[in-house]
Amino acid sequence: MRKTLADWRPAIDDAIADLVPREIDTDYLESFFGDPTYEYDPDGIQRALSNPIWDLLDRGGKRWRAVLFLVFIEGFGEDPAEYLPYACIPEILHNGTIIVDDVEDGAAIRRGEPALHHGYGQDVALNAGNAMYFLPLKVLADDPADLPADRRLAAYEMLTYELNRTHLGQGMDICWHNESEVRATPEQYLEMCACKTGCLGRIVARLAAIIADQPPEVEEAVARYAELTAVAFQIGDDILDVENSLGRAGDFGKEFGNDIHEGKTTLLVIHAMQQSDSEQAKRLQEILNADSNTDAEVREALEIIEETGSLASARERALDLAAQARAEIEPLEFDDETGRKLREFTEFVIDRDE
Ligand SMILES: CC(C)=CCC/C(C)=C/CC/C(C)=C/COP(=O)(O)OP(=O)(O)O
Repeated sequence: MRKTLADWRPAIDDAIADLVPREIDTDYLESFFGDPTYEYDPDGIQRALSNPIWDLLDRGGKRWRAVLFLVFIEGFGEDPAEYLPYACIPEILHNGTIIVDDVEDGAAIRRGEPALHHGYGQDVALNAGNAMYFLPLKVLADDPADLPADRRLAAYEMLTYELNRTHLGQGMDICWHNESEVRATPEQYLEMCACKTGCLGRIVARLAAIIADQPPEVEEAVARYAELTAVAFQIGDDILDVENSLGRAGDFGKEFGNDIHEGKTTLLVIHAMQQSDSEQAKRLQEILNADSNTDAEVREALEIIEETGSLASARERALDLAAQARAEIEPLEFDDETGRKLREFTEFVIDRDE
């Protein structure tokens, strides 16, 4: 019997544990320094690097990027068990981006606990996040599945392109955040998300397609599926942030009114700005621009978002993107079970409560 999505979780966690050192011991240090002439304190480096990384990883996370990779691998006729280390690539990259993102956004809480920079300081958090961009490259360098050289090169080229595009999207998000007025259109928001969130989805799909030696048109179709689904996921994330703050969703692991406190330009905010009267728009902008807000002010902003129908409109947009994602994979020759899992996944990204 083929594994369900949840069945993969322990194997993925084991593969992550194999890749990311929990203990920085003398052997690990010597693998970088050769025969050190200087006495290093492994405990100090442990505190500065492994501890923050494992603090975040041990808090959980859904690991859907690794699971989706395995679904593709299986759908392409390969044995997922053989490619578990490669499933860690998008997952570890994702964990690195959320550490950095939390510093950039000044986030308070991540996965229900203080964001890493609060516990470890910005310097340590940033170094840990950056290390997580490079750790996964070790999988391609070690190449436990012994991939042909052209596929390894294609994987490096793909990662280089998609990670640069991720940072372009993040740059757009940061710029909008620093502006005193919400000026982005819904279409620009979707483009920004296609980069900042969609590219990690594309990495998941393209890596599986490259490993399984799929033709370029299949690689692009699954990449489009994953990008559209990831953008729908991002909109779902923005909706959950509001729903959670309105007390209607489960524990999302973030602070009350997180996106409002951070002054984020989300699809909901863009829609609310366009649909509200000038008084409401002015007030929403003031709250978004403020350095700090009381709970009552955050609630006021949430009410404007709600009254302007922005939650329903964003949900409709996410559903439409999910339908587009399904259309991308329809012509591909996946077996019934893979097709079903991929369709179900586009529903999960919108109808989730964490
Ligand atoms: C370059 C850079 C810093 C880019 C940052 C891009 C970024 C943080 C996008 C947000 C993606 C997102 C919705 C994360 C939550 O994922 P999730 O709900 O799957 O998280 P989980 O692993 O906790 O489940």
